[in-house]
Amino acid sequence: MSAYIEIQKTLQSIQALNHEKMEEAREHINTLTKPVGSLGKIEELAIQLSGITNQVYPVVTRPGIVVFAADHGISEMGVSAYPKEVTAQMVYNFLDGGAAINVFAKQINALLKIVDIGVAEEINHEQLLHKKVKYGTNNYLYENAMTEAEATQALLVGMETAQQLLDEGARCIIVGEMGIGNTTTASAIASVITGCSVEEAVGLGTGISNENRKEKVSIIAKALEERKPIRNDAIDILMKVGGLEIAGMTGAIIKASEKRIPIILDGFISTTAALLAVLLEEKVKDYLIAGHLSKEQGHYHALTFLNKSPLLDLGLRLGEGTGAALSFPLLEAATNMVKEMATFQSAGIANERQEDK
Ligand SMILES: Cc1cc2ncn([C@H]3O[C@H](COP(=O)(O)O)[C@@H](O)[C@H]3O)c2cc1C
Ligand SMILES: O=C(O)c1cccnc1
Repeated sequence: MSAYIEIQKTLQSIQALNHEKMEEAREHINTLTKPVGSLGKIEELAIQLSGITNQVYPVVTRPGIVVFAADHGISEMGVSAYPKEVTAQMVYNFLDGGAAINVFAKQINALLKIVDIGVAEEINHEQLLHKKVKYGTNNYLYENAMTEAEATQALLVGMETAQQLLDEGARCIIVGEMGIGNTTTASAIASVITGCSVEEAVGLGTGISNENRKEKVSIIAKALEERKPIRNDAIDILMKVGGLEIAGMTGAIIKASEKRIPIILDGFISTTAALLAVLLEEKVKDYLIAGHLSKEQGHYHALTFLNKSPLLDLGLRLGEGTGAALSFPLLEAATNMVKEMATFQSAGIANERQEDK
């Protein structure tokens, strides 16, 4: 089957949330020993998880984390505080267990996969999933980032990797990334899809100066003028100003949605992958959970566009899936609440409000 047809088939299989199960979950939660609605977003989360999984008592363990790594041709314009070689060096660090995501993944007992979907150099390591589509994107200031075939291939790699995690027992998917220069690419994508200005989309990434940030804004604005990505066409955006790790995350998101598995978004970069996934199929939106709010300012615009409110706001600006991993215990809390709390009846507590008497 061609990559394009396989993607279309997956998109067409994505279903709406199960509203009956959500109603059942809501009714059950209202019988638990607490004032109605008092666990706020945790209650909403539990109800969403019921709608996603078709289960009144949803299961979200084990979590599966996938970190897609790729390079960006645009990084040669000096848009990052770090050199592009850091992408490959960090991949070795992930494989050796020394990165922030390794620490947080271990803490939540997650399955963790590191995928080379487009690093600019050869990386040899037994634990690495070798799925390189291309040795980094082209510099989209001068030419398209990739071909249409490469964009669809990267989506397919993402879908396959998510499926692999599900086959190994993951019941929740966290999408993460590594790619020097990818806040530039994410800003371009966010600006095209949400309609926010490039100025609003661009932040300091790994920590560039304010002066370099201005340069980053003008490089993106120029690139968008040159490439003219089509606002509602995800493949066109990926091909013209996209990134391979972003396409990988988009693929993983659509596969998890098809399989009724909740997806926790991380920061700005993963949320732009979600913007693309939602362009491909609007129903994907219902399967998404915003793990946290990144300090990268475009993230706010991307989340607002998706109408998602983040679980955490910790001032993170790292990526890799770290913020999503940190928020995972809140999903577990929501599912444990439904499963383990006593009801008014079972605990013999009066379920009558004074006011209503
Ligand atoms: C050591 C190191 C580890 C990282 N882990 C994630 N990122 C994050 O920073 C990069 C994006 O920022 P920019 O667009 O400014 O290059 C991505 O690789 C992202 O995952 C890292 C960056 C560095 C330097
Ligand atoms: O929010 C993110 O995903 C992010 C922010 C800065 C650098 N890398 C990633």
